[in-house]
Amino acid sequence: MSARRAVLIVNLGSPASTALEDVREYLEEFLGDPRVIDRPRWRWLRRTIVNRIIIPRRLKNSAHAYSQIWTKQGSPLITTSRSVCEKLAAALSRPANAPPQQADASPTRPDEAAPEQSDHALAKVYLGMRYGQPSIPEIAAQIAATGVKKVLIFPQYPHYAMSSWETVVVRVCEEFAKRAPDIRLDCVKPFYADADYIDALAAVCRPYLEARPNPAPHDHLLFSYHGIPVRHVDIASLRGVTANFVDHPLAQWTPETGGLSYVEHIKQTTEKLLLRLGGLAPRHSLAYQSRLVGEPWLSPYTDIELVRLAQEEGVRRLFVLCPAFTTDCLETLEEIQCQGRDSFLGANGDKCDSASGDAGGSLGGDSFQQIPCLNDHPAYIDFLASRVRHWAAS
Ligand SMILES: C=CC1=C(C)c2cc3[nH]c(cc4nc(cc5[nH]c(cc1n2)c(C)c5CCC(=O)O)C(CCC(=O)O)=C4C)c(C)c3C=C
Ligand SMILES: [Fe+2]
Repeated sequence: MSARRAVLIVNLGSPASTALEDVREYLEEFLGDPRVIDRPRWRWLRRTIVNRIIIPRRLKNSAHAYSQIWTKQGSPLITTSRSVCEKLAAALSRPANAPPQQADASPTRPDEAAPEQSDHALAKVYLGMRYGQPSIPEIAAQIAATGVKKVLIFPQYPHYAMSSWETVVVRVCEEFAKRAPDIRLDCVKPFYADADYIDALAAVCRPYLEARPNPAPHDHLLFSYHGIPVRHVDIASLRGVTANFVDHPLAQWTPETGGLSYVEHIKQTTEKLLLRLGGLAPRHSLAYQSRLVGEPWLSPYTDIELVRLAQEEGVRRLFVLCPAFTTDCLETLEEIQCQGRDSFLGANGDKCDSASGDAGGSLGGDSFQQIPCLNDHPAYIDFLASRVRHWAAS
């Protein structure tokens, strides 16, 4: 049964190492994607600007930022994604509703996600990255070689954006069209409002919010989403997406009714999660992180908001949640947990190595907690597995 189906988990990807040349190669592929940097319209001019101006200006800082979060196993985004795939594969080899076995808790293997998967699993699980390794062409070739008949593309982005969800799905569709046009491609829709996804987010948040010794009016929850250029909010298309969308009773989105607006998707995730958390959620607000210079991006900007919350709103204890990222990565571990924490606490300098979230900065807040992303939390694995089961049964 398993030989007929495969699930392709796709995320953004990371450089091969923190060496300048590897970071440059990664940024050239990433920022050379016309769905990420789409101006100017002429490819040669865009390439020149990206490779000769944008990348040289940010290369050292990017490499330094990666070196702050790099582990012995490599990029957190990649190692956590591998762990997600292993745990999903284990879940798919058990009958639905069976409890996880001890083996699920085993440490992540740094290499392959798929080779030791059970032949009796509902589907084999593969990991591909839009930029860097494991590349989509390489994984598509591996999948095609197994002779599967159906592939489920599962982009690890809850919200639609041309620069995230769309570029992943189009790239996978292009590659299969070239290598294995007979394979049926199905695709999971942006799952921003899916009740199981919201439940998983709530399950991750709850212990942090419940652990507050004495909830106070100056507690605050900041939703920090990855920004996009304002111009991109209205650029949305399914052109090049040849996969069929998988229907699921818990997901609201259809191309016709759900729209393709990043901002609308974000609004819904935020509202639904707050509803799910009920009285547990403190005062809250929303901001956008990780902007590039050159044009207006969605605002307010997280870096400015972190200082404003402490200095103007009197927030003392801050929780930051980043629901646009399913996996902790550079943007959550370095930008939020290191730089963001220092900004909020009013500390100066490179204090990223401090283990504690507390500081006594007079202008800043008192306590800062980044709530982790879904990562390989059991509730997220359950969500992924339930979507795969639903697809396999259809
Ligand atoms: C969550 C979805 C993402 C959207 C939408 C997105 C848009 C977007 N990003 C850039 C530029 C950069 N992003 C970088 C890192 C990065 N971005 C996302 C996700 C989204 N990006 C992730 C998960 C990561 C981390 C990757 C990792 O290895 O951990 C970077 C690289 C780092 C740096 O130099 O700051 C850049 C550059 C643009 C221009 C854009 C939309 C137009
Ligand atoms: Fe990004």
